[in-house]
Amino acid sequence: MRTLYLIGFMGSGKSTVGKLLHEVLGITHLDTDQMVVEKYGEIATIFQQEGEKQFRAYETGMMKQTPDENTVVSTGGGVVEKQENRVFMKQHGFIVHLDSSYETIADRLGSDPERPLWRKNDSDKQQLYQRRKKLYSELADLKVVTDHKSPQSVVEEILGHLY
Ligand SMILES: Nc1ncnc2c1ncn2[C@@H]1O[C@H](COP(=O)(O)OP(=O)(O)O)[C@@H](O)[C@H]1O
Ligand SMILES: O=C(O)C1=C[C@@H](OP(=O)(O)O)[C@@H](O)[C@H](O)C1
Ligand SMILES: [Mg+2]
Repeated sequence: MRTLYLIGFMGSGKSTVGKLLHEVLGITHLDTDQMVVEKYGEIATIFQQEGEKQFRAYETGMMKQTPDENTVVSTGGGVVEKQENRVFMKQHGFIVHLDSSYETIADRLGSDPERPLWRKNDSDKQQLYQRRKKLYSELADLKVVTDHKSPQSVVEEILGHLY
């Protein structure tokens, strides 16, 4: 099976759904954020001490280590910012966009201190959301709306499209 890349804004459920797909399908689960943390340390600290640009370089390095078969990859919400990452995912796997409304995301994340870009003011976050939504839509092979759905039902919907 081709690798599944889960893309979408922060809080859309990429990490949660990736883990569940691993449990259901028995395929390897990789989370590029976790890979970065294991190799380079906490994301908030990287943003603070080395800057977002360096985080993006680490993220791309991890992305390029993902195999193109039998794996589900939970990406970080900003992975679509670099064309290099978009091209890599398109060439190496099947891309699923977990689409959540801004309101759903705000409900899920609240005032999460772990995500540096979620600490910005509301107007900046809404702008980021609108700009990226276009990138996710253009790139995805499949879009699944996650509002008012449990992670389990999102998984079932993805599987329904694959099999
Ligand atoms: N479908 C869902 N319904 C309700 N809460 C969800 C859903 N998917 C994820 N969550 C919750 O939202 C938060 C962010 O989920 P996460 O998987 O970390 O998102 P991402 O990796 O896309 O940033 C977590 O607290 C998670 O439990
Ligand atoms: O949207 C972003 O730019 C980011 C999203 C985060 O991942 P999640 O989408 O899993 O929250 C993480 O990669 C980092 O905080 C930057
Ligand atoms: Mg995540």
